[in-house]
Amino acid sequence: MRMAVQQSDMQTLIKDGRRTFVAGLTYAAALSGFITLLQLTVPLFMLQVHDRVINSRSYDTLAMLAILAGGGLLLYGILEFIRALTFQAMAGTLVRRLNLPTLEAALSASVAGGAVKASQVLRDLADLRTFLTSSAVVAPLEGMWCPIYLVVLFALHPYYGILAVVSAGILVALGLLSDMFTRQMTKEANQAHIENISRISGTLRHSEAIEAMGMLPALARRWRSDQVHAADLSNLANARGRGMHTTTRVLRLFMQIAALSLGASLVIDGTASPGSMIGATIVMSRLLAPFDSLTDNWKSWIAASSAWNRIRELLESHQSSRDSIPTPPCEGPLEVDGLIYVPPGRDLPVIKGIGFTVEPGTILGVVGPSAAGKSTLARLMVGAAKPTAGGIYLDGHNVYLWERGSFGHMTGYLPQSVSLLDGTIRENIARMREADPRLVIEAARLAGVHEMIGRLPLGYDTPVGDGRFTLSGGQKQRIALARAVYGRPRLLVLDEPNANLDAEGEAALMRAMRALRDDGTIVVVIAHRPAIMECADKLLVLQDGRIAQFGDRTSIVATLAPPRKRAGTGDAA
Ligand SMILES: Nc1ncnc2c1ncn2[C@@H]1O[C@H](COP(=O)(O)OP(=O)(O)OP(=O)(O)O)[C@@H](O)[C@H]1O
Repeated sequence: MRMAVQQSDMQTLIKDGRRTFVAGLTYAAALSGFITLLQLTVPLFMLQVHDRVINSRSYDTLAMLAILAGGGLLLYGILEFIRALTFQAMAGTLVRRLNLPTLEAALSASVAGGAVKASQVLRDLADLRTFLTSSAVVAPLEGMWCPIYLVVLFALHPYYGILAVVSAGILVALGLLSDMFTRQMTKEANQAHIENISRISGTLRHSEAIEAMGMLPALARRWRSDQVHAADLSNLANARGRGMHTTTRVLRLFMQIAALSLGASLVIDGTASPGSMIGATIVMSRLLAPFDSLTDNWKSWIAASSAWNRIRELLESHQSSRDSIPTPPCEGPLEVDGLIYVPPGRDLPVIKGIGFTVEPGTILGVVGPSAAGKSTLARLMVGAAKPTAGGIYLDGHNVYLWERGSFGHMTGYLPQSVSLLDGTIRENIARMREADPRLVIEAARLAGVHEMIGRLPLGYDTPVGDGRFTLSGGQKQRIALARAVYGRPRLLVLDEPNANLDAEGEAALMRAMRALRDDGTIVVVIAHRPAIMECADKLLVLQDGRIAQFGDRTSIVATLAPPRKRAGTGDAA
C-alpha cells in the first residue's frame, strides 16, 4: 500500500538520514582511531628489531616481537573489516529509508512535469550508496587521527615532529588551494553533464520520429554547444585538479626524502638510533599518505554532497497534503465544485470555475474543441493534478486528497497517451500487483480483449512495455482499457479511449462502458469521434475551460445538430 508522506515526515526523514550518517561516521571515526594506532605496528616492530634484537641477538625477543606484531596486524584487519561493514550497513539503512519517499517524491515531481529532476534523483540515491561504501568516505577519518603519528614522531625526536608538522601543513594548504580552484567548477561541470544527459535521454524517447524524419543532425547541433560547454568545464576542473594532485604527490615524496636525510644526520650526530630513523620514515609516509589522495577524495565528497542536496531538495519540495489513511470505497455522486486550475508556471487558468454533478450509474461524455481543457479535467478527476481552487468530490471526499492506494482501488483511468509498463500483459492488467488470474481475465473480458490476448504466442504472459513492439497501438489501448476496468472501479475516466480502435474495438469499448454503468459506475469519457457518445447519458460541452453546455445527451445533441434545411426552397433536405 502506498502511503502519502507528509511534509513534517519529510523533515523527520531528512533529519533521520543525517542522524544515521553522523552516527555511522562517528562510530567509524572511533574505529579509525584504533586502526591508526594499529598501523604503527610495522614501524614499531622495525624499530624494535633494529634497536633491540640486532643488538642483543636474542631469538626470544624476536619471536615475542613477531607474535605481538602478528596479533596487532590481525586486529588491524578485523577492525578495518568491521569499519567497512559499518559503512555498508549505514548505506543500506539510509537508502532503505529514503527509497520509497524519494520514489514517491520523484513520481509527484514527474506528474508535475519535472521528469528530468525525478529520474536524476533516483540515480543520486544509487550514487550515494556507492560513495558510502567507497574508500573516499574513509579518507578524512584517517586524516583526523594524524596527530597520533605526530606524537610518535615527536617522541622519536622533536626534529621529526617539527618536519612532520611543517610537511602536513604544506600539504593541507595545497589541498585547500586545490579545493578553492576546483570545487565550484567541478560542481558546475557535474550539473551541466546531468542536465545534458537528462535532456538527451528525454529526446531519445522519440527515437522513431527522429530516425524517420532525419532530425538527428539538427538535434546533435543543438546538443553540441551544451556538451562542449560541459566538457570544457570538466576538462578545466580536471586539469587544475590533476596539476594540484601531481604537485602534492611530488612534494610528499620530497618530504619523505627530507625525513630520511634528517634521520641519517641525527644518526651520524648520535642523537637518534638507526631503528628510529627507519621507524620515523615509515610513520612519516603513513602520516602524509592520506594527503596524497585528498584532492581525489574531496571530489567524491563534493559529488556526494551535491547528490544529497538534490535528494533533500526534492523531498522538501514534495509537499504532500494527501491523506495517509485509506478511505473505504463509496457509492455516491461525483461533484465538481467551483473548479479552477492554473497549470504550474502559467498565469492564466485552463479550467475557469466549473461545477456539475454526475450520479452513479451514468456515462458522462465530455466534448469540446482542442485545448478546451478536457484532458486537464480528466487529470483533475483522478487526482493526478491539484486544483488551484474549488475541488472534485466523490461521495463527499476530495479526490485529490484521497489516500492514493484506496483511491486507486476505486478508480480506473485511461490517459490520452497510452503507455504500458514493463511487465507482462497479466501484470499490466492487474496494475503490477500479484492478482487472482480470474480477476485479470474478468477485466480482459470486460474490455473485450480476452480473445485477442489468447491469440498472442505467450498469451497473458506476453511481455509488453515502452520500447517493445509486441502490440499494435489499438491492442495497447485495449489492454490499457482492461487495466482501467480491472476490479470494476466506481469511477472510470477514459481520455480518448477510441483514438486507435477499429469498429470491433470501439464496440467492445462501448459494451464495457455500458456494463460498468449498469453496475453503478460513473463513467467519464472524452472523445473527438462522435460514435462513442451514443452510449453517453449526459454530455458536457467544454469550451475554453468553461462549461458551454451540460445536460442529457439527447437534449444537447438536439441543440448541437445543424438546423434541417427545408426541401423545396433550393436547400438540401
Ligand atoms: N501542466 C500544464 N502546463 C502548461 N499548460 C498546460 C498544462 N496542462 C494543460 N495545459 C494547457 O491547457 C490547455 C488545455 O489542454 P488539454 O490537454 O486539457 O486540452 P484538451 O481539451 O484535452 O485538448 P485535446 O482535445 O486536443 O486533447 C492547453 O492549452 C495546454 O497547453
